[in-house]
Amino acid sequence: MSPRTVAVLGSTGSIGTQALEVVAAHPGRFRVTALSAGGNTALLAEQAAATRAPLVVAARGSAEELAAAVAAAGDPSYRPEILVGEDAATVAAACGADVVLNGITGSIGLRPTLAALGAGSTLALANKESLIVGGPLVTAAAAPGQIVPVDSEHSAIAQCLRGGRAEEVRRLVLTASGGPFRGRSRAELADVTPQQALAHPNFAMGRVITTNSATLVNKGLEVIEAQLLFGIPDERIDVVVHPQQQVHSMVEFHDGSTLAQLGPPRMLVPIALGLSWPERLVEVDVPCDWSRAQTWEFHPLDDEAFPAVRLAREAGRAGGAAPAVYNAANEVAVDAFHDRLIGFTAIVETVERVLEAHTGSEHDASSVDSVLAADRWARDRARTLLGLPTAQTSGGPP
Ligand SMILES: NC(=O)C1=CN([C@@H]2O[C@H](COP(=O)(O)OP(=O)(O)OC[C@H]3O[C@@H](n4cnc5c(N)ncnc54)[C@H](OP(=O)(O)O)[C@@H]3O)[C@@H](O)[C@H]2O)C=CC1
Ligand SMILES: CC(=O)[C@@H](O)[C@H](O)COP(=O)(O)O
Ligand SMILES: [Mn+2]
Repeated sequence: MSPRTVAVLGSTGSIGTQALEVVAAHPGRFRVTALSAGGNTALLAEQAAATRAPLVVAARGSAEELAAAVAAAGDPSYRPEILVGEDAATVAAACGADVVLNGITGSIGLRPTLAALGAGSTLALANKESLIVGGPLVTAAAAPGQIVPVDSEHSAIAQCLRGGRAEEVRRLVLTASGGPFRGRSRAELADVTPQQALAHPNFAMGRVITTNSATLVNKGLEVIEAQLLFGIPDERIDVVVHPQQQVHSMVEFHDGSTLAQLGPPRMLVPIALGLSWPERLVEVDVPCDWSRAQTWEFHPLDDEAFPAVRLAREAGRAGGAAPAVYNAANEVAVDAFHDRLIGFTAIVETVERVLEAHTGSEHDASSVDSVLAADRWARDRARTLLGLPTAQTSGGPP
């Protein structure tokens, strides 16, 4: 069997580095044809030298600096094509690889997602934001089965549905860790610090998604993601808090049966399935350990302390550009929280206020340009609400 060619976008991040671990652990199965990073030139150069990817791109820095780092890390016979700039990830996504893994964070991943689909590649999708922002534009661009979810909950659902029929499904049940502040009241969330918010109980992930897990915005985004991936309306998608995160999600069928997908809380299996779907690779991770006693808990979500899922459902029902507005306002508020400009509960309050202001605005979701205009509008609106400079007041792009 010839190796699958793979482009890894966000190669220097949590998802990207684990994807390269999977590739390295399965020699002969994959050939890396493109690597794309943000600004971590040193790690990108090391990855390039190790994989000998023919195309190596970064969003920030300079092509000369990246070329020098690659030359220093690799042997003289390795001379990849190098590209630096904000559109470089989109170029890498369009390289025609068999599989494009999108592990970029944020709505900046939308154009790369569309480029991968346009090139006919299988899209292993970790960058949930691009699906939420692009919505029906992304699903319409995808052939059946062209998107393979990498997000653990959606991978779990895809695994439960493999070979099944969508019309048999009654409900989807997404599990949530509840984050580091599970069990706290709204008042008890007022003074939590960025450092505390980054202490996820089970997963080591990038800053944005870890903060989103703490606010439950991640679960809100995942409810919309599930609607788009599986065509199930949000009234038929439940969220249950499961602190151990051994059950990654479940599908309930019309006959009353429920299938769940289990495994330790790690991303190697969903990433490996993203790269090799529909085949399973061998010994990607260890299974659950049934030799020791353990207790798994399931709790209802506390919507009062954590209103982010309710708000996401409202944005999903409003449709159009509302999910893009939800996501963009959140991205701005998360940065402001980490810059210690706002408190923790102000993150979701900001999202709510920007969504209220969006009601009736002219932004729709009829094209990529219009959802990206809504994204920019929401960022400006959030910055104005938070008293921060906007693209207009600072004279530059957002
Ligand atoms: N981590 C996880 O376990 C999970 C992650 N996800 C999703 O996967 C995505 C990635 O998450 P995660 O790996 O944790 O995030 P990280 O912050 O760890 O990594 C983000 C990656 O994006 C790159 N990047 C940043 N800015 C740009 C840009 N302008 N253009 C191109 N690339 C850029 C970064 O490059 P650099 O570092 O070089 O600046 C880095 O490689 C997110 O959408 C997240 O929600 C979903 C489920 C689980
Ligand atoms: C691993 C993964 O898929 C993350 O999205 C994870 O689910 C975060 O967990 P919570 O958002 O439930 O804390
Ligand atoms: Mn997830």
